[in-house]
Amino acid sequence: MALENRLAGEDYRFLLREKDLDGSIRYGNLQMWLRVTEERRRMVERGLLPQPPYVDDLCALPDLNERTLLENLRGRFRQEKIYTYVGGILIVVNPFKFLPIYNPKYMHPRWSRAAQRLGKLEPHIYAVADVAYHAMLQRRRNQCIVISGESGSGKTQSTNFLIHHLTALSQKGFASGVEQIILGAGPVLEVRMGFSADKACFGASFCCCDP
Ligand SMILES: Nc1ncnc2c1ncn2[C@@H]1O[C@H](COP(=O)(O)OP(=O)(O)OP(=O)(O)O)[C@@H](O)[C@H]1O
Repeated sequence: MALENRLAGEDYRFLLREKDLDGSIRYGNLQMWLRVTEERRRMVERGLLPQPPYVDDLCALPDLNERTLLENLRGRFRQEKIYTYVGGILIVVNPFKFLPIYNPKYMHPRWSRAAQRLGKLEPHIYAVADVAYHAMLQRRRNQCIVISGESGSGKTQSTNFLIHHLTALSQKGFASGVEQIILGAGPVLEVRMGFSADKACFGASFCCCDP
C-alpha cells in the first residue's frame, strides 16, 4: 500500500505502523503525511524552520528515507562525528584523518547503552567492543562482530580499535603484548580463511572468545 501511494519522483520512505488488534494495518492519509513532511523539509531549506538536530541513532529520525539518512550522516560528519547507530548497528564514515577520539578518556569502564540512549555518550566503536565483551561475560557465550564495507572504508582500522579496547577491558594492555600478537595474527588469518583479496566483499569478522 505504501508503494502504491508513493508520490511520483519520491524516494522510498520507511514507515513504522502498529497493527490493530485484528491484525490489520491502518496507514491513515499517507499522501497528506508525505505532503506535510515535504513542506516541512522545504521550509527548513528556506530557513523558515530550524534545522532539526542530527540524531545519533538513525532509528530516531522522524522521517527515515535515503535523503534524510544521508543528510544526517553528512551533518554529523561535518561535526567530526564519524559514528552513528542504526539500532544495534554502528555506521562508521571514514574520516581519512586522525581524530582525537581514541585516547584513554574515551575508554569508559562501561559504555552502557542506557547512558548512550540518554545522550550522555556519543556512539563509538569502543561501545561495540564493550557490549560484545560484557555479553560474553554475562551469557558465557562467544561473541562475533561483523565489519563490512568497501575497500578502504576502514575495516582494518576499526578492527584495530576493537582489539585495542578489548585488550584494555580484559586488563591485558599493551605491556602484555597480547594486542600486538592479535593484530599480527590478522593478516595470517585473512590468508588462511582465503578472503584476503575479497575481504571487502565478505567483510571482516572478529570473534571475542571466553578463554
Ligand atoms: N577511524 C579512522 N580514523 C582515521 N583514519 C581512518 C579511520 N578508518 C580508516 N582510516 C584511514 O583509511 C585508510 C584505509 O582504512 P583500512 O585499511 O582500515 O580500510 P579497509 O576497509 O581495511 O581496506 P581493505 O578492504 O582494502 O583492506 C587507513 O589507512 C586510514 O588512513
